[in-house]
Amino acid sequence: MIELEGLTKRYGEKVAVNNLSFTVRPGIVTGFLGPNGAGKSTTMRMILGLDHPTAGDVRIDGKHYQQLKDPLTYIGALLEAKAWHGGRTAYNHLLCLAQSNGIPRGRVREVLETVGLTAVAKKKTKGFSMGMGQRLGIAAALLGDPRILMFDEPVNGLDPEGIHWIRTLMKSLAGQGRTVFVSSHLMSEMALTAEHLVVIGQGRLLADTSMADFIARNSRSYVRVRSPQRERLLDVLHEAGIVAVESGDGVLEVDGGKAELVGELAARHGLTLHELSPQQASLEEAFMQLTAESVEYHAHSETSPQPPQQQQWGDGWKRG
Ligand SMILES: Nc1ncnc2c1ncn2[C@@H]1O[C@H](COP(=O)(O)OP(=O)(O)OP(=O)(O)O)[C@@H](O)[C@H]1O
Repeated sequence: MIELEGLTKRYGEKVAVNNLSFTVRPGIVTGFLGPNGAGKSTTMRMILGLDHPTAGDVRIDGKHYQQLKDPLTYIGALLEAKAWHGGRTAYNHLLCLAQSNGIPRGRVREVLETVGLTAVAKKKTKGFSMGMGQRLGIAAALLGDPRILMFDEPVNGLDPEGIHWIRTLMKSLAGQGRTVFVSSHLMSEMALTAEHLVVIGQGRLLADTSMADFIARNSRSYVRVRSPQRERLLDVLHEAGIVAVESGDGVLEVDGGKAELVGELAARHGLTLHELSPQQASLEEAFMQLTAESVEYHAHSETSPQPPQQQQWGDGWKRG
């Protein structure tokens, strides 16, 4: 378990992380989302004791990182690709880590096997591709068989097979009861991997909720309806107190999950339907919706008119 309490980091005037409090729980994959510059990496660095908080506290299974004996056996992390000595072989790189952390040397071969690098174990890492580098970083994170794993952008540089592999790996680590905390810019990937989400923006907590709840709360769900008797259907829906809006090409949109109701009303009035499809918003749409809401909040909370901040957010997100 990772617990953050009022965690804050300032760099001069810049507040990179602003009073963050949340708990990352075991047994599930928790996604960590936010646009570029939101403070994700800074937060992860503070969890690992690499940056000192300006205020607040972060604990790993109840202890500060510095209090952990052989920390790699408590928490394994992938922060940056290629953060190792390129002149060493993959095997020696992991062996050095194992020896300095009280980890049996037999684990080195095990993790090389797990990440699929056995064939290149004796090759110097400076010749590794980005994907191989990511796999080696993941091997290092797994080396101490820790209960907590933290990955910053783990699918960077991986090909589709590699992305599928890491998704399966993260889910199985969580399935073993471990705490898995992972940041990613790939929303579609996060939607397939994470059960729980922590979303931050400009250093502040925007959401700490289940994936399903996040999408439901931050997006519009509606039913798409097409009928050759559109005008008659509109009247029937209106009489039943159901609001439908026309969205072009003869499509009607009915807010909420009312597909059954619309279908039953149409049948009762002998109306033909060519389409009746509930629309489920994607994580990306939900994220954009949350962004828009936080922009509105800023606009109302300021005394003077503000320039549109949505652009800043959107741009930051796309740059990822
Ligand atoms: N050492 C530093 N000195 C000054 N400012 C910093 C430093 N490290 C980070 N920042 C600033 O703190 C903010 C948060 O940065 P951080 O890298 O944590 O964001 P992020 O969410 O990880 O972004 P990305 O998705 O681009 O990796 C940014 O505005 C960044 O410029």
